[in-house]
Amino acid sequence: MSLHNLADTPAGNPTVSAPEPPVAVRAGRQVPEVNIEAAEHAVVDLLRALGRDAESTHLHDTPRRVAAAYRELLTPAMFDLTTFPNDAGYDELVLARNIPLTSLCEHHMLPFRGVAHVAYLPGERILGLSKLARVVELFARDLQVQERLTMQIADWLDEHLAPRGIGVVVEAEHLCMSMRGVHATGTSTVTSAVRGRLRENESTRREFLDLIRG
Ligand SMILES: Nc1nc2c(ncn2[C@@H]2O[C@H](COP(=O)(O)OP(=O)(O)OP(=O)(O)O)[C@@H](O)[C@H]2O)c(=O)[nH]1
Ligand SMILES: [Zn+2]
Repeated sequence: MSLHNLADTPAGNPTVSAPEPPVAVRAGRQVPEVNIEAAEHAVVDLLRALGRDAESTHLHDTPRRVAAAYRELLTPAMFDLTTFPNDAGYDELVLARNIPLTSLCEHHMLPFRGVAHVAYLPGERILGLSKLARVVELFARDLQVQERLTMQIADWLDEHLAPRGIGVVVEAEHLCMSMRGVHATGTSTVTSAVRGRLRENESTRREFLDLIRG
C-alpha cells in the first residue's frame, strides 16, 4: 500500500488553502484516511447539538463506537487481483449472483443495502471468483450514490481484468427513503452498467439478465 501525505499548509498563512486529507491506495482505489480522534470529537459535538448529554453513563463511549463504525464502513480491505490463464478457452459468461452489499448514501450518510450481480465474459484470463465480491466491497465502503457505485465496479473490472464484456446490476433499498422522509419501505432501486460485448450485443446482454433471474 502506498500512502500519500499531501503537503502541510504553513501555519497561520491565510492565503494557502487547507491541506487535502491523507489518502491511501487500496486495490487501485484512492481511499481517504479517517481521522479517528477528530471523528470522535465531532460525534461529541453532534450529540450535544442534538440535545443529548454526551458525558452521561449511557453515551460516554458512543463517540468512540460511532467513529470506529464509520471507519469500518468507509475502509475497504486490500486484496490482490488473482487471475488465471484461460487455458480452456472458456468463452461464456461468468456470473456471481446476489453478492451482499452495504454502502452509505452520500446525502444522509444512512445505509443502503442489497445485492450486486457481477458478470464478465473472459478474455485471456479468468478471475479468482472471490474477487468479484471484493470489488463490490472496494467501492461500497464509501459515501456513495448507487449509480456511481455500479459504474465504478464495471470500470474497475474493465481496467484491471480487460475481459471481452462486463455486466453489473445492483439492487438496493435506501434507508433514507424507507425509514424517514417519504417512508417508501420495501422499494428496491435497480441500476446497471454494461461494457464491451454486453453493451454491443443484445443477445449476450439478454443472456446476462436471464442468468440473474435464474
Ligand atoms: N440518484 C440517487 N439519489 C439518491 C441516492 N441515495 C439517496 N438519494 C436521494 O438523494 C436525494 C437528496 O435530496 P434532498 O431533497 O436534498 O434530500 P431530502 O430533503 O432529505 O429529501 P427526501 O429524502 O425526499 O426527504 C433524495 O431524493 C434521496 O432519495 C442514490 O444512490 N442515487
Ligand atoms: Zn440518502
